[in-house]
Amino acid sequence: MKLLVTGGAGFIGSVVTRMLLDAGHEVVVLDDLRTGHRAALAPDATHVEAGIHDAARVLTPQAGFDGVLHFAALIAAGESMVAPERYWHNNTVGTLALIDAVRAAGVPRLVFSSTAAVYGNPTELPITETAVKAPTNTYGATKLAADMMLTAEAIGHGLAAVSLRYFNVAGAHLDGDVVLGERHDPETHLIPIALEVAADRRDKLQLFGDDYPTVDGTCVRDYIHVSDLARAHLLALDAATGGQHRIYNLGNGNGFTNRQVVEVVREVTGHPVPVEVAPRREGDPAELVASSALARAELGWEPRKPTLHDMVTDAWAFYRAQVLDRP
Ligand SMILES: NC(=O)c1ccc[n+]([C@@H]2O[C@H](COP(=O)([O-])OP(=O)(O)OC[C@H]3O[C@@H](n4cnc5c(N)ncnc54)[C@H](O)[C@@H]3O)[C@@H](O)[C@H]2O)c1
Ligand SMILES: O=c1ccn([C@@H]2O[C@H](COP(=O)(O)OP(=O)(O)O[C@H]3O[C@H](CO)[C@@H](O)[C@H](O)[C@H]3O)[C@@H](O)[C@H]2O)c(=O)[nH]1
Repeated sequence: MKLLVTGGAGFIGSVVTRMLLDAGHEVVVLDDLRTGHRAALAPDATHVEAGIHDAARVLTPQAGFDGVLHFAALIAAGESMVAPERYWHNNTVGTLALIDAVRAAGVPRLVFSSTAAVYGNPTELPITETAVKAPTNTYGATKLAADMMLTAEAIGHGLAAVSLRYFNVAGAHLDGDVVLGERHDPETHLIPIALEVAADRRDKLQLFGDDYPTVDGTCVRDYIHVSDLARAHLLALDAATGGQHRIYNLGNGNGFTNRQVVEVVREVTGHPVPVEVAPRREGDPAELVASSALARAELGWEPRKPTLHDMVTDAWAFYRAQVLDRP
């Protein structure tokens, strides 16, 4: 297939691009590099350095695209509470522009990066796709709006749409010479920050809140390895069906508190990770744990690296290769 990957210079999009190319697809990456990295671009993909709001420039009827995988977004839940307008413009308005371009060009299928953040504080655990959607942060709201647009597009115009609701993506993709991991500037995610502390590049980790209703008072998240997540996108492309919007949660069904995550980082790295308790971060749900039963049953998806230990080991290998082993 000829595929457009938005956000293909980012953490997850760059891994999926590699897998699509390996599977024999032709890939064009649309990424304006606002948070992505030129070095993460796959050499065998064509890169168009532009924003999703201008997707119609690339997605012309003549270009003959068979599908779009839409990763491009702003992704930091905490930031979305202090600069919400950036999230609405990029994640919701940007996705609408992309869907308009998809429709005008007659592209039949689209796979979208949705998120566990659409659920907010869950009323059931583990969370299934039909659980109540009540996002506690603007980021989750912008993604829920995009999901709703896709449902409407499938009904109204026959799009074959799939939303994959990822829980917390971690690890790094290690495949021969290819090492692709998480690199944000400034970094906001728990595991990469804990690794920076373990590597002595930061003096301590701030734990945002220890008074949540969880076993140790810190938030609980369900982590999924980026390589496992990436494989689900190829399965989703195959499963996409005209006129339907399919939605799948992707996680491992295991919750870890933030303190437990820090402990695994200590074990894997063999370095201390000093922590300091700080106030809660606005918008954080207390606990997010996935049921991925539907993805397993309908997509045939199976994680190969389900343990947090493996994810942190791979993330540490990436961090060392990127930062510590560089002159
Ligand atoms: N990382 C996670 O834990 C996680 C969990 C759930 C969902 N997601 C979703 O997965 C997707 C990818 O996340 P990631 O972790 O790879 O993030 P990332 O920041 O590494 O990658 C996002 C990419 O999109 C590009 N981009 C952003 N806005 C753009 C625009 N308007 N036009 C063109 N390119 C643009 C950036 O330059 C970057 O390369 C996002 O949609 C995110 O919401 C991520
Ligand atoms: O320095 C830090 C950074 C984070 N946290 C906490 O660690 C947990 C995880 O936070 P983070 O790593 O920022 O991830 P989330 O906010 O859970 O969001 C991630 O996971 C979501 C899916 O669950 C995705 O949609 C988002 O894009 C992705 O950023 C939260 O309780 C944070 O408050 C800290 O205590 N200290």
